[in-house]
Amino acid sequence: MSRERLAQLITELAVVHGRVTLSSGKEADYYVDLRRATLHHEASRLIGPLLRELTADWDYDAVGGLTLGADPVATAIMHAPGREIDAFVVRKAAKAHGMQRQIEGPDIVGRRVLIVEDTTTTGNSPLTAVRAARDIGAEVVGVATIVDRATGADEVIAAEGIEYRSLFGLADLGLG
Ligand SMILES: O=P(O)(O)OC[C@H]1O[C@H](OP(=O)(O)OP(=O)(O)O)[C@H](O)[C@@H]1O
Ligand SMILES: O=C(O)c1cc(=O)[nH]c(=O)[nH]1
Repeated sequence: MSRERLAQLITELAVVHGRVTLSSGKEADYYVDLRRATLHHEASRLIGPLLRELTADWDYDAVGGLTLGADPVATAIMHAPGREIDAFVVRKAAKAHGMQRQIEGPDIVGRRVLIVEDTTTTGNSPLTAVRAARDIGAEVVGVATIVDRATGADEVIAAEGIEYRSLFGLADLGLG
């Protein structure tokens, strides 16, 4: 039931029809503006438990991804009922001052982590986060996204030797 409700909320709040330019520079006929759902009071409360359920057989104790899309997804998982899970944020580039970190939050060195995303198209954003996490010595157990656009992210992530799961495909949102 909550999965159906989240699909309904995403369809109503976040699916935008019309010509758009994607992060990759390619053009598309629709955009899934997931921030309109991940920052929505009811949708956020569904996202955390559903992503915990989707990844229940993966052993991790920290979750994060490339800012900005991944941030509310990671905190939704952190705050959902269940075991203790920390969140972290992967900056697009390391900060030039202060601690000069690219990954913010509790230290993930030597820990098993889950990389998340809101929408996945090419898979470049989660891969950037995977590489940053590995570079500082975290073990990435998998990548999970809310909406997969069915444009090859699964293969790109598999080529990196990482498992990839999504909560929804295009058909779930009336886009297939
Ligand atoms: O699978 P990909 O081809 O990487 O595309 C999807 C990415 O595009 C969006 O972020 P965007 O790049 O617009 O940046 P933002 O998170 O800073 O808004 C979205 O949140 C994903 O991160
Ligand atoms: O590829 C993207 O940039 C992209 C597609 C989409 O549907 N939603 C989004 O936030 N980004």
